[in-house]
Amino acid sequence: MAPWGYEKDNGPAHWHKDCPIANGKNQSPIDLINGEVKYDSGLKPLTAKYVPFSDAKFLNNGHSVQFQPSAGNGSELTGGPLAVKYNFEQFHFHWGNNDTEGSEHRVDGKMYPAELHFVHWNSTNPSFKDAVGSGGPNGLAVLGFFLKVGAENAALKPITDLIPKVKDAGTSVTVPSNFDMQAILPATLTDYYTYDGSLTTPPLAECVKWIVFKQPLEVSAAQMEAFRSVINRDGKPMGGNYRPPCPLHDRAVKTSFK
Ligand SMILES: CCN[C@H]1CN(CCOCC)S(=O)(=O)c2sc(S(N)(=O)=O)cc21
Ligand SMILES: [Zn+2]
Repeated sequence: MAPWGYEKDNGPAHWHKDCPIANGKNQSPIDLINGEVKYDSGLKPLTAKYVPFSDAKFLNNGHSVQFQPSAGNGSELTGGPLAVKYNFEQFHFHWGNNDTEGSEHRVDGKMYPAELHFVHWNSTNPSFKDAVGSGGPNGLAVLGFFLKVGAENAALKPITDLIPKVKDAGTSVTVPSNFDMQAILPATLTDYYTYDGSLTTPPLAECVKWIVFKQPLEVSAAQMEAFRSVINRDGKPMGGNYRPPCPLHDRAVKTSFK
């Protein structure tokens, strides 16, 4: 099979050939249907403590654009549905070629123009790779934020301003050390959906505690256009790098809000 992607000849409908778990019962993303979720008063806010990175890269890996520190620096996530501390690994984006599509999760069938994923791994594992392979839904915790078009996002501007430098697949730049990742997050991480799922790209491992925030973040039209200028390994616009929703099967989606 050609390396996986999002085109007709290598997109999500083909992924099961290399990753049979694609047809598993705990796959992501899903459509978050408000009439079918269940409020859980035990779901408290999350706490993300992100400390500045001295040596982080922003890169185009052919499937997304991704902020990736070279090594852990003590940035961590706790609280909410999480029983232990998770270490920050990377963040990346999924987006569409127009404002009517682009997010991976949907809310009552609605797609947002983009979705931002903050990936964290369970610190009881010796490494990130072990966490991915640890089996069960507690290996990774991924925070999902919908992006909608509105005011310019000042916290994301240092990142979206770097996009022209990573237009081509396989390119990367160093992120200025004064980049404040914490500023991207809302002040309180309260209203979210959470469910047990998977990576939304190969290897599609069912190792993810998904935490998707109800309140979208805003980015400007210019910031959305920056994403749409990114090119994939085939030299085509990367927009459309989202997997369609997967069956829920017998999973429950819980909410921290009524
Ligand atoms: C393009 C490959 N994307 C993967 C890469 N990683 C997994 C593979 O790791 C190998 C040890 S990952 O855990 O960083 C990760 S998280 C998500 S998502 N969209 O579900 O938040 C996809 C991916
Ligand atoms: Zn993702």
